[in-house]
Order: sequence, then structure tokens, then C-alpha cells
Amino acid sequence: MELNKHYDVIIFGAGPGGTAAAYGVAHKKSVLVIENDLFGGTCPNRGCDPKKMLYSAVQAKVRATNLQGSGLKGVPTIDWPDLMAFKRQYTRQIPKETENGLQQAGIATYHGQVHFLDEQHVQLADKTIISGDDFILATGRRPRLLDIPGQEYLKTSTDFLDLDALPKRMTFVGAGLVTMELANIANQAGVAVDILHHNDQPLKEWPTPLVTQLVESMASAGIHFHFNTNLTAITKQAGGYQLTTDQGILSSDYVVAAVGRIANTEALKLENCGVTVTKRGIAVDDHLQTSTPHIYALGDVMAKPQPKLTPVAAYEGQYLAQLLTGQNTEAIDYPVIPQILFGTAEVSQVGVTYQTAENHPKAYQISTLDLTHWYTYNRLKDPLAQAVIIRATATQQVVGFAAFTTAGEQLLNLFSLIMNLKLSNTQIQEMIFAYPTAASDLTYLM
Ligand SMILES: Cc1cc2nc3c(=O)[nH]c(=O)nc-3n(C[C@H](O)[C@H](O)[C@H](O)COP(=O)(O)OP(=O)(O)OC[C@H]3O[C@@H](n4cnc5c(N)ncnc54)[C@H](O)[C@@H]3O)c2cc1C
Ligand SMILES: NC(=O)c1ccc[n+]([C@@H]2O[C@H](COP(=O)([O-])OP(=O)(O)OC[C@H]3O[C@@H](n4cnc5c(N)ncnc54)[C@H](O)[C@@H]3O)[C@@H](O)[C@H]2O)c1
Repeated sequence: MELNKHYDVIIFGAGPGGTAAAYGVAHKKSVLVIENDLFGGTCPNRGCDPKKMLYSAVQAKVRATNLQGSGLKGVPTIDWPDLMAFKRQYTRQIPKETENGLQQAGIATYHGQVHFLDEQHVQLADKTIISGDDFILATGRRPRLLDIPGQEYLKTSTDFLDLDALPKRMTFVGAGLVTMELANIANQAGVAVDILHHNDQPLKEWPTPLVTQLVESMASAGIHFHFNTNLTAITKQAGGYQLTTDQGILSSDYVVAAVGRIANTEALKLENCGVTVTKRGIAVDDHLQTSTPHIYALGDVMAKPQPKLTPVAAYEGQYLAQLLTGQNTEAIDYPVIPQILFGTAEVSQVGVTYQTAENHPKAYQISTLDLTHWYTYNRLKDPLAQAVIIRATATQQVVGFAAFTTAGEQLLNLFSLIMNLKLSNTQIQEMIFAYPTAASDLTYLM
């Protein structure tokens, strides 16, 4: 595709955020999307989607395990090469399909390294200079590696999600979202897993009782947690690696660093256009505008308090499209943001958090419900099903929900809907839900 010398909007990064913005402005403006790696970005190529394809088999295995002695005999085993082929069938087509989709919508695309020359001009790899009126920085994040001797031996979530054969022993560093999800997949696929975490409080932003249950269920499935343990060096040894920690020595065949992600900003040469980058990412105001007026940022690359998730990046892309096409001039206003961790069961939360409710006991009431004997969870023999309901004391309205169950994902979305639409308990009681489903429990949960 021949490129023009000027575009109304130039977008860096073809992930969920950048593409949502591109589709949103394309009906009114000329748009160029620049991608320096895989069109589609992290989520469909090396994030949420491939992870959940692997999780499908794990989820089926966990459900089968739970139903032993309740009508099912024999636990299936995970065939990793087969599962990986299934995943690749999906991921293989993502970059081409994403780029084709953009082009079919009349959006120009460029694959390569591009940087800013000044506030209005960017330079392509072949030194062509292109100007733009508005720019959107949607370049996402990449895994952070530990600055320790032997850093070169560290693998990342990207490597794990495209692993041809499983090693016997695997170590994850950092007990955050990536580790809790991928360690569970590895463990269920037959790998001996160790998790090293530098303190004893993993997943600090998630409800403490549910995190405790998650850790206990992972530990009873055979995962070995090492809390208050810092990895200080990795050395190669016959048949694997020696891990030196401040608590002793461990051996491993494969070491995954999952200690957070850093913003992709360096290649853009933002110093040439005056955009402020902090340690946490690109600084923006409440209109997602950077320190340079016609340059905006969205998604994971931004420094922001909202969780860095696909639907959040897409929401920000749609917001910026409306802003740049004059359909909205207001500051960005986020709905409640549901979060889910796909582990031994699904840990989910939305609305007022457990920690906030605990810290404001007059304003909120917390009810923790053991769901194991409720019909839905008893039918699945879900061994630990639990829900946390948070009500505003003044109105008795449900303002927060969290759960740890093997059937929780759609319940989480229903609670998001209830909170966004501010549906009252009475309005929910007046509805009919298909029975027996997790949703038909809503009337009892409210
Ligand atoms: C293992 C893993 C699992 C995840 N699971 C979930 C999940 O279950 N649910 C969920 O909601 N979120 C999940 N996430 C987070 C989700 O992937 C991100 O929040 C989402 O992809 C952010 O979208 P984005 O558009 O901001 O950035 P990205 O998707 O990262 O896209 C940014 C794009 O910019 C490109 N780029 C970088 N630098 C440049 C440059 N200089 N020039 C041009 N292009 C550039 C990158 O190559 C990339 O394609 C997961 C992430 C990981 C790593
Ligand atoms: N289901 C989901 O929605 C999902 C799943 C995976 C990833 N993600 C996204 O990807 C992001 C990155 O995930 P992540 O797990 O890499 O980061 P994270 O920030 O969730 O967790 C990293 C953990 O590593 C710990 N840590 C930091 N330095 C350490 C060290 N030196 N040694 C040991 N532990 C250390 C941190 O305290 C933290 O608990 C998430 O924040 C989220 O935005 C989302």
C-alpha cells in the first residue's frame, strides 16, 4: 500500500486500543496505523486469547477432577503439543487478519520502526517523512526482566505461550496475574512448578480471603510457593539452571520472569516531540492528552490507575475516536471495570474492592458466602466456591462483588451490568433468569 505524505490521525500500535481508535475515526478522517511487531498486539497474539485457549483444556481437566466419584471416572491428561497446535491455529492468522481488516476499512497500515522528528512529523525506516494532525500512542507494554546475573536465561509469558515442549521443572518469579494463570496451566499439564515471590502478599489488589484460597488450592495441586524470597542470580548447570536466592539454592529447567511490564516508549523518540514519560508510563490528563496537545495516549502504555486490560484499552480507543471526531468533549469517564484471574478456579472482582470496604466499615458491609452447597456449585462439585458481596450501608445497594468459583465469569459480567445500570435489588428480584444457571442465583446473592 502506497502511503500518503499526510494523515489526519497517526496511531502507533495495532493492539486492541490502537485498532479500536482507528476504526472509530476512520469514517471521518484519514488514518495511518503503524505497528513494529505483530498486528493485533499483545492480547490476541501473546496475552489473553492464547492464554485462555490453553486454559480451556486445563479448565476441562479441573472440572473432570472435581467430578471424580460423582459420575465421572478417570482424569484426562493434557497433550501439550496438541494443545499448542490448537492455540497456534488461532494465533497464526491474527496479524494478517488484523491488518487486512484495517485496510478493508480504508485505514492505511505500515509495518516497521517509526519515530518522531518533531510534534508534527514522523520518519519511517526508509527515511520517508510523514506529517499528522493528531497522534495516538498505543504501544502497550513488554515484560520486565530482573536485573540480576544470568538475566539472559530468563523467559517471559510470551515464550511460555509458544512453548513447543514442556520442561520437567519450571520456576515463576513474581506471584502476580501472569504467574498465577500460567503456573496453574503448567502444573495441570504435568510440570513441577515453583513460584518465588519477594514478599508474602501476592495479588495485593485482590480480596485477601479469595487470594488465600487461590494460593492454598494451587499449593494443594502441587505448586510450591516460596514467599519472602528474592532471586539473586541464575547460572547454567548440567541439565538446567541453578537459582540462587536469599533463602537458598533451587534448580529449574525453565525460569519465567513475571514481575510486571514496562511501557514501550523508547523507540518512539518522544523527546523529539515533548511528550512526558514517567516511570509508570506516558503521562496523560483526563482527556488522555499527553503533555503535547495533539498527541494522545491510551491503553497499557499510559501511566494510569485503571487496570491494564484489553476491554479498558478498547474503551479508551473508542473514547479518543469520539474526542477526535468532535462527538465528545468531556473528560473520560470509566464504567466499573470487572477483572478476572483464570486460575485453579476463577477469581473475579468488580466495583468497590474488598480492601476499600474493609477500610471503611461504616460505609460498607461485607458478606462472605460459602457457595459450595448451592445447587450450581454442588452440581459441579466446585470444592471452594465462595462469593463476597459488598453493600453500601446507607442504601443496601450491592456496590461490590468478588468470587472464587469454577463458574464465575458470567456472574461477574452480570454484576458489572447491575452496577453500571444501578439496578436495585427489587429490580433484580422482578426478573426471571434461566434456571438452573449461575445467573438464577442472582436473586439470592443480591
Ligand atoms: C500473558 C498475558 C495475559 C493477559 N490476559 C488478559 C486477560 O485475560 N484479560 C484482559 O483483559 N487482559 C489481559 N492481558 C492484558 C492485555 O493483553 C492488555 O491490557 C492489552 O493488550 C492492552 O492493549 P494495548 O492496545 O494498550 O496494547 P498492546 O496490546 O500491547 O498493543 C500494543 C502494540 O503496539 C506495538 N508497538 C510497540 N512499540 C511500538 C512502536 N514503537 N511502534 C509501533 N508499534 C509499537 C506492539 O507491538 C503491540 O502490537 C494479558 C496480558 C498478558 C501479557
Ligand atoms: N487475567 C488478566 O486480566 C490478566 C492476566 C495476566 C496479565 N494481565 C495484565 O498483565 C499485567 C502484568 O502481569 P504481571 O503478572 O507481569 O504483573 P503484576 O504486576 O500483576 O505482578 C507482578 C508481581 O511480581 C512481584 N514482583 C516484582 N518484583 C519482584 C521480584 N524482584 N521478585 C519477585 N516478585 C516480584 C510484584 O510484587 C507483583 O506481585 C497485569 O497487571 C495485567 O494488566 C492480566
